[in-house]
Formats: sequence, C-alpha cells, structure tokens
Amino acid sequence: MIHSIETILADVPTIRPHQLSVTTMRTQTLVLVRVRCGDGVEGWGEATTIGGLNYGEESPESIKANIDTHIAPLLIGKDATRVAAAMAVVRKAIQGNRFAKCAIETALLDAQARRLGIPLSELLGGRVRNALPVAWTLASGDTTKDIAEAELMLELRRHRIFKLKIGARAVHDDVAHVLAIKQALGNKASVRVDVNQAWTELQAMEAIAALQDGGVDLIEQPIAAHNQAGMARLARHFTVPIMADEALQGPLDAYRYATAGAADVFAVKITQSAGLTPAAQVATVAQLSGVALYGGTMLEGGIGTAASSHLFATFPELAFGTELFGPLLLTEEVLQEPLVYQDFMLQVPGGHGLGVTVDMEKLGRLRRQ
Ligand SMILES: O=C(O)/C=C\C=C/C(=O)O
Ligand SMILES: [Mn+2]
Repeated sequence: MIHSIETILADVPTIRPHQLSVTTMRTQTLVLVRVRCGDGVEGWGEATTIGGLNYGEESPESIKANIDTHIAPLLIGKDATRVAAAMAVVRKAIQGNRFAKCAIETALLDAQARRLGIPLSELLGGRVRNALPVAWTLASGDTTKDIAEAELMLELRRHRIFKLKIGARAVHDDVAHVLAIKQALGNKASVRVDVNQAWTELQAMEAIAALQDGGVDLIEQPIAAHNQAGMARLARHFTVPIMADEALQGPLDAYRYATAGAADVFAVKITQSAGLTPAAQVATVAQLSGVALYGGTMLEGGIGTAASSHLFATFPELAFGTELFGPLLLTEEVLQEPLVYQDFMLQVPGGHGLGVTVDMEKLGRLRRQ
C-alpha cells in the first residue's frame, strides 16, 4: 500500500537567462514527488512549472502545500497496485491542481511499472519508438547569441529544430529577430516560434503573414488561450500550422479545439493535462480528428522529462517531434545517469518504470530545507 508521499522543491540555476514573453528565468524550481510503498517499491513524479505563477495558476509552493495538505492524506494506506482507482479518488475530491495530479499519477505509475518489471511506456499502451526528436529553444534575448547557439547545437548534432520565444518585444522587432535567425540557418534547421499568448488577433494576423513568408514552420499559441474562435480564424487563414499549448488544459479542451478546428497541432504536456492518462486522451482526440502532435515540456528535470518521453513514445504519430530538453537547460543533474541526447534525439529510457534513478545525495544538496 501507499506508505508515504513527499514533495521536494529544488532550485537549480539555468545555464543562461531564459526569456519568455511571460517571464525571464534564471533558475528553475524542480517540484519532485516521491511515493514510497509498503512493499519497498518507490515511484517518482514531477510537477515543475515556469516562472512561479507567471505562466500558470500553480506555483512550486502551492503544489507542495496542496499535495501535503489535501492530496497525500487521500492516498496514504490505499492499494498502490490499483493506480486508476487511487487517481479516481483524487480526481473526484480535488478540483484543478493539474500539475500536482500529474506528479502523483506519474509516481504511482512509475512504482507500479517497477513492481511489474516493465518500462512505464508499456503500462501506457506500449512504445512504438525508442527515440524522440528534440527541439531546442533559443531565448537568450539576443539575436546574434541565438544564432551562435543554434550553430553550436547543429555542430554538436544535438538539435536541428529551434523554437524561438517571442512576444515580449514589439511585433516588428520580434519578426525581424526570427527572420534574421531563419536567414542565418537556412534549411539546415527548422525554425518555429512560441508567442505564449502575447499577441492580439490583429497583431497575430500581421506577424504570422511575415513569419509564414519567411519560412517559419510552426506558430505556437500566438493569442490568448481563451480565444478559441480567434485561433480557429488564424488556423483557417494561414497555411503555416498554428499550435495550441496553454489553451489545452486537458482532454475536454482538446475535444473542443478539435471539433472547432481551432488548431492544426496540439502541444501535449503531461502536467498541463493533469496527468499521463489525460495527456494520452488529448493525443487520442488529436489522432481521431486529424490534428498533428508535438511533445511539449514545462522545462522539467530528468524525472518529468523521462515521464513525458515514455508517453510520447506511445503516440503512433508525432509529426512535430518534441521539446524534451529541460535537463539540458539546467546547471545541475538530479539523476544518477543523465538522459541520453544524441543525433538530434532523446533516447527513451529502457529499464523498469521511468528507467531513471534520482541521485539522493545531489538532490539533498539542491533541495529547499
Ligand atoms: O520555454 C521553453 O523553452 C519551452 C517550453 C516552455 C513553455 C511553453 O511551451 O509555453
Ligand atoms: Mn508553449
């Protein structure tokens, strides 16, 4: 049975400032959940988010408080081998708190997969691939630095798909920034943008026309998450694919977006979907409705990145790859063995459960006491 649930916060500096339209990150606060079971098996999950409360409505501190106070007590003593039943109790009793729910479900599924001696992916329907393409985000805030960084990533054969964070500057300046990078990289790389909701629909109409002409391959969440009708107009108006990210807070949003034709692509995020199971439902809605898929990140460390990789490995189609580079943005590694990134791909861990192990000595030094 479930013996204990511990939520650990660890502040890790990023390798460089990471500028989004909603915040500039210099550290990432990892939110790790450790579940220990009566049979000695333990499972891990992650609920890391971006910029405190700048990006979403849960913060590391609120996630820990709500797990410790409201969620863990529901689960202590429950049967650890019946994950769906345990999560049904949580989903019935707890409103919202999607990131917290994801970390709990991941930890329970990690433990159960370890108990069964199989990789987590095989508990999620089974993987169809062992490696995933991984994009890199250029977000230093300086066009010249971004171009140099992209050239380095190409040379290292680590990334050839680049996502540019824009929306903080004037539309004209952002467009010039993106086109300069696309110009510099040519067809050696795919260049995409993520606006993180920053534009009005009118700004998006003007900017996306220029980006489409400039050879940009994907436009992520250009306008407010609540403006579904606007996203549908943009998706119909442009040939460049429009991707929904913040708009997708679970399978019901996916269903509404798919039936309204409000996006060409869905960014699947396990935390934003409130868990691996609902994230799989988001992907199924996409597959059934002809919406393409992209594996998103919340800049998690190794635990959340591994969990996402196990789920994304089960998707029959993953037309736009993933952005599972979170650990590469951090200056400290919390896993005993880092995830393997090579030949522009992330290797989906083998082994039992998540297939990774936390370095407790390292985490002990990084965690908030
Ligand atoms: O910040 C990054 O580099 C990647 C993704 C983060 C959030 C998002 O996709 O909105
Ligand atoms: Mn995004």
